[in-house]
Amino acid sequence: MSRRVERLAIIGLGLIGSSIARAVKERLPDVMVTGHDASADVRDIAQTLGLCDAVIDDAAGAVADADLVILAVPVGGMAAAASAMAPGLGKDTIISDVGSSKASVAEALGHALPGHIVIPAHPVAGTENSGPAAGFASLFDGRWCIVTPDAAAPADAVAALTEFWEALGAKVDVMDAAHHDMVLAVTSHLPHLIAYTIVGTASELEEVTESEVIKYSAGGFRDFTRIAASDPVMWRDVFLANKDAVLATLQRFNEDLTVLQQAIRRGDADKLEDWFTRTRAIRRSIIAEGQDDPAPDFGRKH
Ligand SMILES: NC(=O)C1=CN([C@@H]2O[C@H](COP(=O)(O)OP(=O)(O)OC[C@H]3O[C@@H](n4cnc5c(N)ncnc54)[C@H](O)[C@@H]3O)[C@@H](O)[C@H]2O)C=CC1
Ligand SMILES: O=C(O)C(=O)Cc1ccc(O)cc1
Repeated sequence: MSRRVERLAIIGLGLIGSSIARAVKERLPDVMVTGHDASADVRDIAQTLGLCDAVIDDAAGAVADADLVILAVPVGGMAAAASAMAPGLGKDTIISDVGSSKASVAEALGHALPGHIVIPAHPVAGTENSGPAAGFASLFDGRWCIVTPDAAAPADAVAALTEFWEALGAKVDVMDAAHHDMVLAVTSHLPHLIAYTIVGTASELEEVTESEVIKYSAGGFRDFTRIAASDPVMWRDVFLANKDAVLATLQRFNEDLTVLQQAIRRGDADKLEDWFTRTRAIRRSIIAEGQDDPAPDFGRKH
């Protein structure tokens, strides 16, 4: 008999947890949702917003009777969150997460929850905002959710998790955790690191005052400031958790930056033009495939 998710528990009711709760309410209204957050303030806000059918003070109580539990806490907090809820878990419950890095989270959950069904996942959708008020039901619409089951994961549980994310509007891809971490280091983690760097650098440059940074940031720099406003705790954890892949990607990035630096110093116009022509083609092929919103406006209209 195939599995169906009838009772969902969400641990961590910030941007992603609250977006899942909102999307379930809209698209899977028959699913009973319980929620828990370590912060009493967040639990109060979740209660006031009516995000879940029940907001429970203790993690173990929140997961009792759940078919699916989703951990939506910073990746460095996954092990603690898993241990806290462990006494309430049934043996048949599917435990998943939404963490931005996967291999270290899978290992931490495996240790904290021996003998349980753990299927890590990552909805590649979000904004620079955090907290329960920042979430919205359409966040996962048309976005990828990457599921990273290990060999022991029961096929019917992977199918149930896939169906769940598809019901929330996501497209699901399955890959192994190490591959996920390499891909996301390039497409998400390094871009965030670059944004954090450039915004810090710009504000420290003596010739450019902070007011000028704000005044003249209508162009590309403005996009960097949006990314650099992302949650400090969440991103601290991502870089520590995906250390190896991020460092490997950063090495390549530094080498390429040196190539461009050299081309500028030597006045190598062809090198610069060739490079920029290639990157423009990449952007245009992404748009042509319909994989991106040409003018992302996350967080401003919600
Ligand atoms: N922000 C984004 O755009 C995206 C984030 N993610 C991942 O989703 C996860 C959650 O991120 P956000 O929702 O953005 O963060 P958030 O900061 O909005 O929410 C996290 C919540 O977890 C709670 N929490 C922390 N430790 C806990 C524990 N041990 N037990 C229970 N609750 C705990 C916090 O009180 C907070 O309310 C992270 O692992 C992040 O890497 C994934 C995709 C996108
Ligand atoms: O706001 C943005 O541009 C993002 O890139 C959001 C985001 C942040 C972390 C993820 O793991 C996935 C998506």
